[in-house]
Amino acid sequence: MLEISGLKVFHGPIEAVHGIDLSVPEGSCVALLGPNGAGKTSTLSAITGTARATGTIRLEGHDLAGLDIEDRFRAGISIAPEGRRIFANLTVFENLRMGAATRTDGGVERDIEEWLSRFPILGERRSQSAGTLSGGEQQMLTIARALLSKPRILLLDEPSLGLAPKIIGQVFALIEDLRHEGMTILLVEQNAGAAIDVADYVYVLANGLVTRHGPSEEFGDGSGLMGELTGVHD
Ligand SMILES: Nc1ncnc2c1ncn2[C@@H]1O[C@H](COP(=O)(O)OP(=O)(O)OP(=O)(O)O)[C@@H](O)[C@H]1O
Repeated sequence: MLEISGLKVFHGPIEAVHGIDLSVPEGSCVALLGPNGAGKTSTLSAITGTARATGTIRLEGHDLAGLDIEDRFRAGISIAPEGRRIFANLTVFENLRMGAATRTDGGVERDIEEWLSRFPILGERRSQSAGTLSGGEQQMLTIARALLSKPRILLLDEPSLGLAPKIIGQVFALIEDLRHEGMTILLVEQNAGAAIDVADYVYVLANGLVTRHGPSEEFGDGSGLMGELTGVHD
């Protein structure tokens, strides 16, 4: 589904990612792990078109070079960004509608209702401003909004960040469900154990380079990665 090769990502004069290869097969969940500052968010920004990058990114075989953020969104790339950037002053329903803004098919209302019944708490609060939701509810809303564009691939940036353990469990249960429903997912996470559990394949990024990659079974519960993920090696 997504094929990345020789990707370098730049923030002004700073090269944050130094030439990585990564692939996300259709219907799989790929986890991108690494310590703070490793270049995970930069990689997602290069895919969505919000950071300057060189190298090749292909979606379903089509090179994304020259496509802006909107073109890429229309092509099927959707992101649930870090920090749950909901529209706090819009209602839950309006937030979901924003996710479907580029759709022209007649199924938008039905899909929104489906999400509202999948998460009854969002259904109950459909007419309330999204800023009144808890962190976990906002995360569910962020993911549902990203999915309402009917993407080919869903990018998730740190979906468990700042959430209570019980809520983190619910977020990962949703990711697991989406994977079983056939969604293609690229998951950036600090919570290595949970990410490895849900992923088919894992990449570890450190200082802008892939230091390790392989099927998730090779990573066990993630405890072997402690040094690589904290940047401290014994
Ligand atoms: N907008 C920016 N301007 C300048 N430098 C940036 C910018 N965004 C990221 N960087 C730098 O690029 C490097 C990679 O950052 P990035 O946010 O991609 O890492 P990350 O792995 O996602 O870490 P985190 O978990 O902290 O978000 C870091 O050195 C960071 O300081």
